[in-house]
Amino acid sequence: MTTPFSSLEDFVALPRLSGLVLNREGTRLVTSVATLDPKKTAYQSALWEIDPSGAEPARRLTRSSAGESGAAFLAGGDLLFTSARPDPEDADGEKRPSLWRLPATGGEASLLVTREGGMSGVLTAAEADVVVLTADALAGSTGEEDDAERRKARKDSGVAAILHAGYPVRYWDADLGPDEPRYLAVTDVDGDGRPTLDDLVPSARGGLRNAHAVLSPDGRLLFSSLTVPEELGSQRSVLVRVDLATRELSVLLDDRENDYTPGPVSPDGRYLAVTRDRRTTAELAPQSSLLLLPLDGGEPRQLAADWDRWPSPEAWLPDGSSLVATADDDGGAPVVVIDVATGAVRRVTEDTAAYSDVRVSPDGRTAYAVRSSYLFPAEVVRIDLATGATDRLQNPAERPELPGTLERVESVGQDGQAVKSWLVLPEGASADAPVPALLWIHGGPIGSWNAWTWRWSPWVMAARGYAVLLPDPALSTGYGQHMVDRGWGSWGAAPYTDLMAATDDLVARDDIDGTRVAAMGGSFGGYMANWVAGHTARFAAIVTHASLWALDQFGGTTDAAYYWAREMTPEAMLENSPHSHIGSIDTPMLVIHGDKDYRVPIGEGLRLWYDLLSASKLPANEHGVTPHRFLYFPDENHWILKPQHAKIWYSVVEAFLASNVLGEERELPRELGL
Ligand SMILES: CSCC[C@H](NC(C)=O)C(=O)N[C@@H](C)C(=O)N[C@@H](CO)C(=O)O
Repeated sequence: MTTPFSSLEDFVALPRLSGLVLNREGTRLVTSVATLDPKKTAYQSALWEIDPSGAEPARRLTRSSAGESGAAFLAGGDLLFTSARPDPEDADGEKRPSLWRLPATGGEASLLVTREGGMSGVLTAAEADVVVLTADALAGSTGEEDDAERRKARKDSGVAAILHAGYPVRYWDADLGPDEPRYLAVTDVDGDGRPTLDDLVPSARGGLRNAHAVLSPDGRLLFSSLTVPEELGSQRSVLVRVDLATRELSVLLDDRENDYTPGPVSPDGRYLAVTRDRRTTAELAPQSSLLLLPLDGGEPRQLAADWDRWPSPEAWLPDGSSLVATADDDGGAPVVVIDVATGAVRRVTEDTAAYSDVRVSPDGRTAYAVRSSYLFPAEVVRIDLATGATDRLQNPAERPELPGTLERVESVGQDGQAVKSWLVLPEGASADAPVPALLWIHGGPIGSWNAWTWRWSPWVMAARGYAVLLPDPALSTGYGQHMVDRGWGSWGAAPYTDLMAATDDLVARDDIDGTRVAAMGGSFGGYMANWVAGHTARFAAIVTHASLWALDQFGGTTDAAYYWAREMTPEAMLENSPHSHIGSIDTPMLVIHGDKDYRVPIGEGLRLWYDLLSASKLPANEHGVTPHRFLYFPDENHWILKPQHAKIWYSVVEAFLASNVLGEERELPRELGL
C-alpha cells in the first residue's frame, strides 16, 4: 500500500496543526496549520476556523507568505494574531512580527501594533478587551522610542557582541541578550488611533525569559512566572502578580524547594491554578503537583494529592467547581476533571490519545481540544464533559493513511516493574515474514512516547519495512512517581535494563526478525543510544542524534547547566557517562548533530565522532575508512527543522540501517554531493 509515508516528499508536505483558541461565546474555534512554502524549504503557518458544531468544513482565515501565529480572541469577538506580513498602508515598511486584528464581523485584517523589536506572543483577557504582548526590548532601553534607536544603532554598526553578567547565556538555539522579554500592555485597544505600549515589569532583568503568563478574566491582573538568579549560576522560578493599573508587582509564591508556573484564573477571579515543580537534587527526583492559590492572600492547597500523576491545569468549568486538566498516563494524556472542593479526579476521555489546548464552552458542557496519538497527527475534537464522548470535528486536513498497525505491549523490568511500549508494525509483518526492527529511545529523560511526532515518525520507517518499538522505561512519565524515582541519578541502571527487557520481548516475537535489530535515540535518547553502544553488541547498528556523550563536559556547556547539576553528583556523572565505555563499542554508529544545538552542544557530537574513530573497537583504517558515519548539519539546532534537511535525515538514517541491518546498499541523496 502506498501512503504519504512512502515518499519523503509527501511526508514533509503533510499539514501540521497546532494550538486552539475559542471565542467568549463558544461559537468560533481557531487553530494554526503549518504547510510547506512554495520553495519547500520552510513551513509557513496560517490560521483556520473550525466549526464547533461539526457541521461546516474548516475554513482558512489568513493567507500571507510571512504566515500568521499567536491567535487570541478579544472579549469583543475580534481575532488578534501576529504576523510579519507587510502593512499595505506602509509600502516601505520593514517586515517584523506585528499585531493584527481581524474583525469578528468579517473583512480584512488591519495592523494594530507594530514595533521595531517585533513581538513573540499575545495574551488577552476573557471578559475585557485587554491585550498584553510578550516582546523583546534591549536590556538598557528606557522606552519604546529609545529601544528602537538603540536597536538601529546596534544594527547599523554591525555589532553582535553580548556582554553578560549572569546566567543563562543561551537557550536551545538562541543567544540570549542584549534583548530581554517584556510584558507590554496595549493601551486603548478599541480607540481610533495607534495604541501605545506600556512596559509592565521594567525591572524584570531577563527574568521573563520562557515565562508563562495568564490574565485574570477581567484583565486587571497578570500572573506570571519570574526567574530569579541564585548563587552558583542557579536560578528559581517564582510566581508573581502584576496589577495592570498600578504596575505593582507582588511575589505570591517563592521558595528554594520549588518552581512555580501559573495556570488559569477561576472565572470569579478568586483562585489561581498553579503548577509546582519540585526542585531536584541528586537524591530527589522531580515531582509536579497542582495547587489552588486563593488570591485574597490565603495559603495554597494541593489538589488531587492522592492521584499519582502530574496534572497540568488547562481550564476551569464556568461555575468554578472544577478544573479541567491533562496528565501523562500510560502512553496517553487524557482529559480529566478535578473537583476543587474534594480534589476527586474524574477521567473524561477514554481513548489512549494525548490531549492539549483544552477550551471549555460557556455552558460548561463541552470542551474542545487538540489531540494526537501514534495513530493520527494533531486534530481538533469536541468532548462531552459528562460522558467523555469525543468527536473529531471537520479539520483542515484528513488523517493520513498509515502503512501498518499499532500495538500496546508490556515487558517486566528487573525489579518487576511493568515497562510499556507502543509497537508499530509494518504491513505484512507475520511469523511467515518476520520484519527487522528498531528500538527507539525517547528523550527528556522525563517524558513519554504518547503523542504524534513529526521529527521521529515511526511510520516513515514502517513504510520501509521496519517495526519500531517505542518503550517508556524508568524516568518516563505517566506511570506514577515510582517510575521516575527508580531511574533518577542512575541513567545507566534501570532506564537501560528496562530498555533491554523490552528488546528481549521484541526479538522473541515471531513476527520480528531478532537478528536484524538496531537502536536509535535523540537527545537523552541519544545519551542512552551511546550507553547501549558501550554495553551490548546485540544491535546491528546504532543511530545517535544530538546525544550526550561525555557528561563531565556536557554538564558545563549545555544552555541550562544548573538543571543538570541538580540531577547527579559529579561522581554519578562520571559513573553514568557513555564516553568511559568507548573501548567497548563494536557496533557501527551513525552520529547526527546540529551545530546550532545549545541544549546538547556540538562538542558532544564532535568528541563522540573523534572517539569513535580513534578509540572504538571499529576504528578508522589508515585511509580513514570506518563503518561509522557523522551526519552534520551546520545550520540546524537540537532538532532538524528544515523540510529539506528532514528528508536528508530520514534518507541517511535509512541508508545506514539498510547497509548495517539489512546488508543492502542504498543510494544517498544527490544533495549530499558525494
Ligand atoms: C522535562 S525533562 C527535561 C528536559 C531537559 N531540560 C533541560 C533544561 O535540559 C532537556 O532538554 N533534555 C534534553 C537532553 C532532551 O532529552 N530533550 C528531549 C525532551 O525535551 C528532546 O526530545 O529534545
